[in-house]
Amino acid sequence: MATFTVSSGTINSLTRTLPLTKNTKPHSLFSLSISLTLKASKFTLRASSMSYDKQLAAAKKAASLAARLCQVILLLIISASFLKKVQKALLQADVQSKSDKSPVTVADYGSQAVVSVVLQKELDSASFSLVAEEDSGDLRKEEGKETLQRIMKLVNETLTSDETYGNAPLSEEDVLAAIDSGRSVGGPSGQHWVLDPIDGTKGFVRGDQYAIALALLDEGKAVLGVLACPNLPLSSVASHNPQDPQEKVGCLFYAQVGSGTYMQSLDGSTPIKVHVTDLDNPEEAAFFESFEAAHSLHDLSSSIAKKLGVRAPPVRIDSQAKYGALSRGDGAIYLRFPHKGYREKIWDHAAGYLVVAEHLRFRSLPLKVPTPYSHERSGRPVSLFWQII
Ligand SMILES: Nc1ncnc2c1ncn2[C@@H]1O[C@H](COP(=O)(O)O)[C@@H](OP(=O)(O)O)[C@H]1O
Ligand SMILES: [Mg+2]
Repeated sequence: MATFTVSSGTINSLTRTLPLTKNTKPHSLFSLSISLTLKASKFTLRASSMSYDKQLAAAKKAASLAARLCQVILLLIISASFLKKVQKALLQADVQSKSDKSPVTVADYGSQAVVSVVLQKELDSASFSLVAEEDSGDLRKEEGKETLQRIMKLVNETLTSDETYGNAPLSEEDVLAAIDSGRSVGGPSGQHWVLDPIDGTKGFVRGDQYAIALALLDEGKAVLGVLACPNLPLSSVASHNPQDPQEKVGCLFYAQVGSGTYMQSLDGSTPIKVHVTDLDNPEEAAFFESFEAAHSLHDLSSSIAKKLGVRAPPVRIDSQAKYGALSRGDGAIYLRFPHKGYREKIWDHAAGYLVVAEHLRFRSLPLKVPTPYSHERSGRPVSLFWQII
Protein backbone atom coordinates (compact mmCIF):
# COMPACT_ATOMS: atom_id res chain seq x y z
CA MET A 1 0.00 0.00 0.00
CA ALA A 2 1.33 3.43 -0.88
CA THR A 3 0.26 6.55 0.96
CA PHE A 4 -0.17 9.78 -0.91
CA THR A 5 -0.46 13.19 0.63
CA VAL A 6 -2.82 15.45 -1.20
CA SER A 7 -4.57 18.73 -0.62
CA SER A 8 -8.20 19.06 0.28
CA GLY A 9 -10.69 21.86 0.07
CA THR A 10 -11.92 24.40 2.53
CA ILE A 11 -15.26 22.68 2.61
CA ASN A 12 -15.72 23.42 6.29
CA SER A 13 -15.33 27.14 5.94
CA LEU A 14 -17.44 27.05 2.82
CA THR A 15 -20.25 25.20 4.53
CA ARG A 16 -20.22 27.74 7.30
CA THR A 17 -20.81 30.59 4.91
CA LEU A 18 -23.44 28.95 2.75
CA PRO A 19 -27.14 29.52 3.23
CA LEU A 20 -27.99 25.92 4.03
CA THR A 21 -31.61 24.97 4.28
CA LYS A 22 -32.83 22.31 6.64
CA ASN A 23 -32.88 19.92 3.72
CA THR A 24 -29.19 20.37 3.21
CA LYS A 25 -27.65 17.89 5.57
CA PRO A 26 -23.88 17.59 5.63
CA HIS A 27 -24.06 14.47 3.51
CA SER A 28 -25.67 16.45 0.71
CA LEU A 29 -22.51 18.47 0.43
CA PHE A 30 -20.34 15.70 -0.86
CA SER A 31 -20.80 16.81 -4.42
CA LEU A 32 -20.05 20.37 -3.59
CA SER A 33 -16.84 19.11 -2.10
CA ILE A 34 -15.55 18.01 -5.47
CA SER A 35 -15.45 21.59 -6.57
CA LEU A 36 -12.03 21.81 -8.09
CA THR A 37 -11.75 25.43 -7.25
CA LEU A 38 -11.36 24.86 -3.54
CA LYS A 39 -8.05 25.40 -1.83
CA ALA A 40 -6.00 23.31 0.47
CA SER A 41 -5.63 21.71 3.84
CA LYS A 42 -4.04 18.28 4.22
CA PHE A 43 -5.18 14.74 4.40
CA THR A 44 -3.90 11.42 3.26
CA LEU A 45 -5.34 8.93 0.84
CA ARG A 46 -4.16 5.40 0.61
CA ALA A 47 -3.97 3.81 -2.78
CA SER A 48 -3.34 0.17 -3.36
CA SER A 49 -0.26 -0.65 -5.35
CA MET A 50 -1.97 -3.81 -6.62
CA SER A 51 -2.62 -4.08 -10.31
CA TYR A 52 -6.16 -4.59 -11.51
CA ASP A 53 -5.29 -4.72 -15.23
CA LYS A 54 -7.18 -7.92 -15.90
CA GLN A 55 -10.28 -6.69 -14.11
CA LEU A 56 -10.03 -3.37 -15.91
CA ALA A 57 -9.90 -5.02 -19.33
CA ALA A 58 -12.94 -7.13 -18.42
CA ALA A 59 -14.83 -4.13 -17.04
CA LYS A 60 -14.16 -2.04 -20.16
CA LYS A 61 -15.39 -4.87 -22.37
CA ALA A 62 -18.46 -5.46 -20.22
CA ALA A 63 -19.46 -1.79 -20.08
CA SER A 64 -18.83 -1.28 -23.82
CA LEU A 65 -20.98 -4.26 -24.77
CA ALA A 66 -23.72 -3.15 -22.39
CA ALA A 67 -23.56 0.30 -24.00
CA ARG A 68 -23.97 -1.34 -27.41
CA LEU A 69 -27.12 -3.11 -26.23
CA CYS A 70 -28.51 0.13 -24.81
CA GLN A 71 -27.84 2.02 -28.03
CA VAL A 72 -29.61 -0.65 -30.08
CA ILE A 73 -32.68 -0.28 -27.88
CA LEU A 74 -32.47 3.50 -28.04
CA LEU A 75 -32.31 3.36 -31.83
CA LEU A 76 -35.42 1.19 -31.83
CA ILE A 77 -37.20 3.72 -29.65
CA ILE A 78 -36.04 6.68 -31.74
CA SER A 79 -36.91 5.12 -35.08
CA ALA A 80 -40.25 4.08 -33.70
CA SER A 81 -40.92 7.65 -32.66
CA PHE A 82 -41.36 8.46 -36.35
CA LEU A 83 -44.25 6.07 -36.31
CA LYS A 84 -46.26 7.14 -33.33
CA LYS A 85 -48.25 3.97 -33.11
CA VAL A 86 -45.19 1.77 -33.11
CA GLN A 87 -43.55 3.98 -30.54
CA LYS A 88 -46.46 3.59 -28.21
CA ALA A 89 -46.35 -0.16 -28.55
CA LEU A 90 -42.60 -0.23 -28.04
CA LEU A 91 -42.65 1.99 -25.04
CA GLN A 92 -45.40 -0.05 -23.52
CA ALA A 93 -43.44 -3.20 -24.10
CA ASP A 94 -40.06 -1.83 -23.06
CA VAL A 95 -40.76 0.52 -20.19
CA GLN A 96 -42.14 -0.86 -17.01
CA SER A 97 -42.47 0.71 -13.64
CA LYS A 98 -40.64 -0.18 -10.44
CA SER A 99 -42.17 0.48 -7.05
CA ASP A 100 -40.19 3.73 -6.84
CA LYS A 101 -41.84 4.78 -10.15
CA SER A 102 -38.56 5.24 -12.01
CA PRO A 103 -38.77 3.77 -15.49
CA VAL A 104 -37.16 0.39 -15.80
CA THR A 105 -36.46 -0.65 -19.32
CA VAL A 106 -35.50 -3.75 -21.15
CA ALA A 107 -32.16 -2.03 -21.45
CA ASP A 108 -31.63 -1.92 -17.67
CA TYR A 109 -32.07 -5.65 -17.37
CA GLY A 110 -30.21 -6.41 -20.59
CA SER A 111 -27.29 -4.23 -19.60
CA GLN A 112 -27.02 -5.88 -16.19
CA ALA A 113 -27.15 -9.35 -17.75
CA VAL A 114 -24.45 -8.48 -20.29
CA VAL A 115 -22.09 -7.01 -17.69
CA SER A 116 -22.59 -9.96 -15.38
CA VAL A 117 -22.00 -12.54 -18.12
CA VAL A 118 -18.92 -10.80 -19.52
CA LEU A 119 -17.27 -10.35 -16.11
CA GLN A 120 -17.87 -14.00 -15.27
CA LYS A 121 -16.55 -15.17 -18.63
CA GLU A 122 -13.45 -13.01 -18.43
CA LEU A 123 -12.61 -13.48 -14.75
CA ASP A 124 -12.72 -16.13 -12.09
CA SER A 125 -16.43 -16.75 -11.71
CA ALA A 126 -16.03 -18.76 -8.47
CA SER A 127 -15.29 -15.64 -6.43
CA PHE A 128 -17.61 -13.37 -8.42
CA SER A 129 -19.63 -10.86 -6.40
CA LEU A 130 -21.82 -8.20 -8.00
CA VAL A 131 -23.83 -5.52 -6.24
CA ALA A 132 -26.21 -4.19 -8.86
CA GLU A 133 -29.42 -2.23 -9.15
CA GLU A 134 -31.83 -4.67 -10.80
CA ASP A 135 -33.23 -8.06 -9.90
CA SER A 136 -35.30 -10.44 -11.93
CA GLY A 137 -38.40 -10.48 -9.68
CA ASP A 138 -40.75 -8.84 -12.20
CA LEU A 139 -39.34 -10.82 -15.11
CA ARG A 140 -40.12 -14.10 -13.41
CA LYS A 141 -43.83 -13.23 -13.25
CA GLU A 142 -46.23 -14.37 -15.95
CA GLU A 143 -46.60 -10.82 -17.28
CA GLY A 144 -42.82 -10.49 -17.56
CA LYS A 145 -42.42 -13.44 -19.95
CA GLU A 146 -42.56 -11.47 -23.19
CA THR A 147 -40.14 -8.87 -21.84
CA LEU A 148 -37.77 -11.63 -20.78
CA GLN A 149 -37.77 -13.07 -24.27
CA ARG A 150 -36.91 -9.68 -25.74
CA ILE A 151 -34.10 -9.29 -23.23
CA MET A 152 -32.72 -12.74 -23.96
CA LYS A 153 -32.69 -12.01 -27.69
CA LEU A 154 -30.95 -8.67 -27.23
CA VAL A 155 -28.40 -10.06 -24.79
CA ASN A 156 -27.56 -12.93 -27.14
CA GLU A 157 -27.27 -10.60 -30.14
CA THR A 158 -25.01 -8.29 -28.15
CA LEU A 159 -22.74 -11.06 -26.90
CA THR A 160 -22.38 -12.71 -30.28
CA SER A 161 -21.52 -9.34 -31.83
CA ASP A 162 -18.22 -9.83 -29.99
CA GLU A 163 -16.37 -12.52 -31.90
CA THR A 164 -14.65 -13.91 -28.79
CA TYR A 165 -17.95 -15.19 -27.46
CA GLY A 166 -18.82 -17.37 -30.44
CA ASN A 167 -22.34 -18.60 -30.76
CA ALA A 168 -23.53 -20.24 -27.57
CA PRO A 169 -26.85 -18.57 -26.87
CA LEU A 170 -28.00 -18.02 -23.31
CA SER A 171 -31.33 -19.46 -22.21
CA GLU A 172 -33.99 -17.46 -20.38
CA GLU A 173 -32.82 -19.08 -17.15
CA ASP A 174 -29.20 -18.07 -17.88
CA VAL A 175 -30.31 -14.47 -18.37
CA LEU A 176 -32.35 -14.46 -15.16
CA ALA A 177 -29.40 -15.95 -13.26
CA ALA A 178 -27.05 -13.35 -14.74
CA ILE A 179 -29.35 -10.55 -13.61
CA ASP A 180 -29.73 -12.07 -10.17
CA SER A 181 -26.00 -12.45 -9.69
CA GLY A 182 -26.26 -8.73 -8.89
CA ARG A 183 -27.89 -9.53 -5.57
CA SER A 184 -24.61 -9.78 -3.68
CA VAL A 185 -24.63 -7.98 -0.35
CA GLY A 186 -21.04 -6.83 -0.85
CA GLY A 187 -19.10 -6.14 2.32
CA PRO A 188 -15.93 -4.60 3.73
CA SER A 189 -13.69 -7.51 2.78
CA GLY A 190 -12.89 -9.16 -0.54
CA GLN A 191 -13.66 -7.86 -4.01
CA HIS A 192 -17.11 -6.75 -5.11
CA TRP A 193 -18.26 -5.28 -8.39
CA VAL A 194 -20.77 -2.43 -8.18
CA LEU A 195 -22.99 -1.78 -11.17
CA ASP A 196 -25.62 0.68 -12.26
CA PRO A 197 -26.66 -0.93 -15.56
CA ILE A 198 -28.23 2.32 -16.75
CA ASP A 199 -27.54 5.28 -14.59
CA GLY A 200 -29.82 8.12 -15.59
CA THR A 201 -32.71 5.99 -16.79
CA LYS A 202 -34.77 9.13 -17.29
CA GLY A 203 -32.06 10.59 -19.51
CA PHE A 204 -31.94 7.35 -21.47
CA VAL A 205 -35.69 7.38 -22.10
CA ARG A 206 -35.43 11.02 -23.22
CA GLY A 207 -32.54 10.19 -25.53
CA ASP A 208 -30.20 12.34 -23.42
CA GLN A 209 -27.28 11.37 -21.21
CA TYR A 210 -26.98 8.09 -19.38
CA ALA A 211 -24.12 5.86 -18.30
CA ILE A 212 -23.26 2.27 -17.64
CA ALA A 213 -21.37 2.64 -14.38
CA LEU A 214 -19.18 -0.17 -13.12
CA ALA A 215 -16.76 -0.10 -10.20
CA LEU A 216 -14.66 -2.63 -8.36
CA LEU A 217 -14.28 -2.41 -4.60
CA ASP A 218 -11.42 -4.18 -2.90
CA GLU A 219 -11.43 -4.39 0.87
CA GLY A 220 -14.08 -1.69 0.95
CA LYS A 221 -12.26 0.76 -1.33
CA ALA A 222 -13.02 1.74 -4.91
CA VAL A 223 -10.08 0.55 -7.01
CA LEU A 224 -11.55 0.55 -10.53
CA GLY A 225 -14.14 2.73 -12.17
CA VAL A 226 -15.53 2.49 -15.69
CA LEU A 227 -18.16 4.79 -17.16
CA ALA A 228 -19.60 4.10 -20.60
CA CYS A 229 -21.47 7.21 -21.75
CA PRO A 230 -22.95 6.43 -25.17
CA ASN A 231 -24.49 9.87 -25.76
CA LEU A 232 -21.73 12.02 -24.32
CA PRO A 233 -19.90 14.12 -26.95
CA LEU A 234 -16.21 13.38 -27.36
CA SER A 235 -15.61 17.11 -27.07
CA SER A 236 -16.61 19.31 -24.14
CA VAL A 237 -20.25 19.26 -23.07
CA ALA A 238 -19.96 22.84 -21.88
CA SER A 239 -19.60 24.07 -25.46
CA HIS A 240 -21.28 21.38 -27.50
CA ASN A 241 -24.12 21.89 -29.94
CA PRO A 242 -26.69 19.11 -29.65
CA GLN A 243 -28.11 20.05 -33.06
CA ASP A 244 -24.81 19.40 -34.81
CA PRO A 245 -25.19 16.10 -36.69
CA GLN A 246 -21.40 15.91 -37.17
CA GLU A 247 -20.77 15.84 -33.47
CA LYS A 248 -19.21 12.56 -32.39
CA VAL A 249 -20.62 10.94 -29.26
CA GLY A 250 -19.83 7.87 -27.17
CA CYS A 251 -17.17 8.02 -24.43
CA LEU A 252 -15.59 5.39 -22.25
CA PHE A 253 -13.88 6.72 -19.11
CA TYR A 254 -11.87 4.48 -16.85
CA ALA A 255 -9.62 4.75 -13.86
CA GLN A 256 -7.55 2.27 -11.91
CA VAL A 257 -6.33 3.34 -8.53
CA GLY A 258 -2.80 4.66 -8.85
CA SER A 259 -2.89 4.95 -12.65
CA GLY A 260 -4.92 8.06 -13.44
CA THR A 261 -8.04 8.47 -15.55
CA TYR A 262 -8.34 7.76 -19.27
CA MET A 263 -10.95 8.31 -21.94
CA GLN A 264 -11.46 6.68 -25.31
CA SER A 265 -14.32 6.64 -27.73
CA LEU A 266 -16.76 3.79 -27.31
CA ASP A 267 -15.92 2.63 -30.81
CA GLY A 268 -12.35 2.03 -29.72
CA SER A 269 -10.05 5.01 -30.29
CA THR A 270 -6.65 5.17 -28.59
CA PRO A 271 -7.12 6.08 -24.92
CA ILE A 272 -6.00 9.49 -23.77
CA LYS A 273 -5.15 10.50 -20.24
CA VAL A 274 -7.63 13.11 -19.07
CA HIS A 275 -7.19 15.93 -16.62
CA VAL A 276 -9.55 17.90 -14.48
CA THR A 277 -9.63 21.61 -15.11
CA ASP A 278 -6.80 23.85 -13.95
CA LEU A 279 -9.24 26.67 -13.45
CA ASP A 280 -9.06 28.30 -10.07
CA ASN A 281 -11.46 31.14 -10.67
CA PRO A 282 -15.07 30.08 -10.05
CA GLU A 283 -16.30 33.01 -12.12
CA GLU A 284 -15.09 31.20 -15.22
CA ALA A 285 -16.25 27.77 -14.14
CA ALA A 286 -18.98 25.67 -15.69
CA PHE A 287 -20.99 23.85 -13.06
CA PHE A 288 -22.90 20.63 -13.43
CA GLU A 289 -26.04 19.43 -11.79
CA SER A 290 -28.77 16.86 -12.41
CA PHE A 291 -31.08 17.46 -15.31
CA GLU A 292 -33.95 16.37 -13.11
CA ALA A 293 -35.05 18.94 -10.54
CA ALA A 294 -36.56 16.04 -8.58
CA HIS A 295 -33.05 14.66 -8.02
CA SER A 296 -31.32 17.77 -6.77
CA LEU A 297 -32.34 21.16 -5.38
CA HIS A 298 -31.71 23.46 -8.33
CA ASP A 299 -32.55 26.59 -6.33
CA LEU A 300 -29.98 25.77 -3.71
CA SER A 301 -27.25 25.04 -6.24
CA SER A 302 -28.09 28.24 -8.03
CA SER A 303 -27.65 30.26 -4.85
CA ILE A 304 -24.38 28.48 -4.07
CA ALA A 305 -23.11 29.06 -7.59
CA LYS A 306 -23.99 32.71 -7.19
CA LYS A 307 -22.07 32.90 -3.92
CA LEU A 308 -19.09 31.26 -5.57
CA GLY A 309 -19.30 33.88 -8.30
CA VAL A 310 -20.06 31.41 -11.10
CA ARG A 311 -21.33 33.37 -14.08
CA ALA A 312 -22.34 30.65 -16.55
CA PRO A 313 -25.74 28.98 -16.30
CA PRO A 314 -25.74 25.42 -14.94
CA VAL A 315 -24.97 22.57 -17.31
CA ARG A 316 -27.71 20.04 -16.54
CA ILE A 317 -26.80 16.48 -17.40
CA ASP A 318 -28.26 13.16 -16.37
CA SER A 319 -26.26 10.40 -14.74
CA GLN A 320 -22.63 9.86 -13.84
CA ALA A 321 -21.71 11.20 -17.26
CA LYS A 322 -21.23 14.35 -15.15
CA TYR A 323 -18.25 12.72 -13.45
CA GLY A 324 -16.77 11.77 -16.81
CA ALA A 325 -17.18 15.32 -18.06
CA LEU A 326 -15.59 16.66 -14.87
CA SER A 327 -12.65 14.29 -15.17
CA ARG A 328 -11.69 15.78 -18.54
CA GLY A 329 -12.20 19.37 -17.43
CA ASP A 330 -15.48 20.22 -19.19
CA GLY A 331 -16.58 21.83 -15.95
CA ALA A 332 -15.16 22.56 -12.53
CA ILE A 333 -18.00 22.02 -10.10
CA TYR A 334 -20.67 19.38 -9.53
CA LEU A 335 -23.46 20.26 -7.13
CA ARG A 336 -25.95 17.66 -5.96
CA PHE A 337 -28.47 18.20 -3.19
CA PRO A 338 -31.05 15.41 -3.05
CA HIS A 339 -34.44 16.29 -1.63
CA LYS A 340 -35.06 15.48 2.00
CA GLY A 341 -35.38 11.78 2.68
CA TYR A 342 -33.71 10.52 -0.48
CA ARG A 343 -30.96 8.00 0.10
CA GLU A 344 -28.22 7.68 -2.47
CA LYS A 345 -27.20 4.22 -3.59
CA ILE A 346 -23.64 3.03 -3.87
CA TRP A 347 -23.96 2.28 -7.61
CA ASP A 348 -24.94 5.89 -8.26
CA HIS A 349 -21.46 7.16 -7.36
CA ALA A 350 -18.81 4.44 -6.95
CA ALA A 351 -17.53 4.40 -10.56
CA GLY A 352 -17.88 8.14 -11.11
CA TYR A 353 -16.14 8.82 -7.85
CA LEU A 354 -12.98 6.98 -8.89
CA VAL A 355 -12.96 8.48 -12.37
CA VAL A 356 -12.72 11.94 -10.80
CA ALA A 357 -10.83 11.02 -7.64
CA GLU A 358 -8.04 9.19 -9.46
CA HIS A 359 -6.93 12.37 -11.08
CA LEU A 360 -7.42 14.39 -7.95
CA ARG A 361 -5.15 12.35 -5.73
CA PHE A 362 -2.35 14.83 -6.05
CA ARG A 363 -4.61 17.81 -6.17
CA SER A 364 -7.46 19.27 -4.22
CA LEU A 365 -9.49 16.18 -3.41
CA PRO A 366 -11.55 16.86 -0.35
CA LEU A 367 -13.06 13.37 -0.24
CA LYS A 368 -12.01 10.24 1.54
CA VAL A 369 -12.27 6.94 -0.28
CA PRO A 370 -15.76 5.64 0.40
CA THR A 371 -16.27 2.74 2.75
CA PRO A 372 -19.14 0.99 1.04
CA TYR A 373 -19.43 -2.00 3.30
CA SER A 374 -22.85 -3.18 2.30
CA HIS A 375 -24.83 -3.50 -0.87
CA GLU A 376 -26.91 -0.37 -0.22
CA ARG A 377 -29.86 -1.88 -2.05
CA SER A 378 -32.24 -0.24 0.37
CA GLY A 379 -30.24 2.95 0.26
CA ARG A 380 -28.15 4.62 2.88
CA PRO A 381 -27.23 8.22 3.43
CA VAL A 382 -24.38 9.21 1.20
CA SER A 383 -22.37 10.19 4.24
CA LEU A 384 -21.87 6.53 5.00
CA PHE A 385 -19.72 6.07 1.97
CA TRP A 386 -18.78 9.59 0.97
CA GLN A 387 -17.09 11.45 3.73
CA ILE A 388 -16.07 15.03 3.62
CA ILE A 389 -12.72 15.80 5.14
N1 LIG B 1 -35.43 11.81 -5.73
C1 LIG B 1 -34.16 11.58 -6.06
N2 LIG B 1 -33.19 12.34 -5.53
C2 LIG B 1 -31.91 12.14 -5.87
N3 LIG B 1 -31.50 11.18 -6.73
C3 LIG B 1 -32.44 10.39 -7.27
C4 LIG B 1 -33.81 10.56 -6.97
N4 LIG B 1 -34.50 9.65 -7.66
C5 LIG B 1 -33.58 8.94 -8.35
N5 LIG B 1 -32.35 9.40 -8.10
C6 LIG B 1 -31.07 8.87 -8.58
O1 LIG B 1 -30.50 9.76 -9.51
C7 LIG B 1 -29.91 8.95 -10.50
C8 LIG B 1 -29.74 9.74 -11.74
O2 LIG B 1 -28.75 10.66 -11.47
P1 LIG B 1 -28.83 12.14 -12.01
O3 LIG B 1 -29.83 12.88 -11.18
O4 LIG B 1 -27.44 12.61 -11.77
O5 LIG B 1 -29.21 12.06 -13.43
C9 LIG B 1 -30.86 7.82 -10.64
O6 LIG B 1 -30.18 6.72 -11.16
P2 LIG B 1 -30.98 5.64 -12.04
O7 LIG B 1 -31.39 6.31 -13.28
O8 LIG B 1 -29.97 4.58 -12.21
O9 LIG B 1 -32.15 5.19 -11.20
C10 LIG B 1 -31.29 7.55 -9.22
O10 LIG B 1 -30.45 6.64 -8.59
MG1 LIG C 1 -28.30 5.31 -10.96
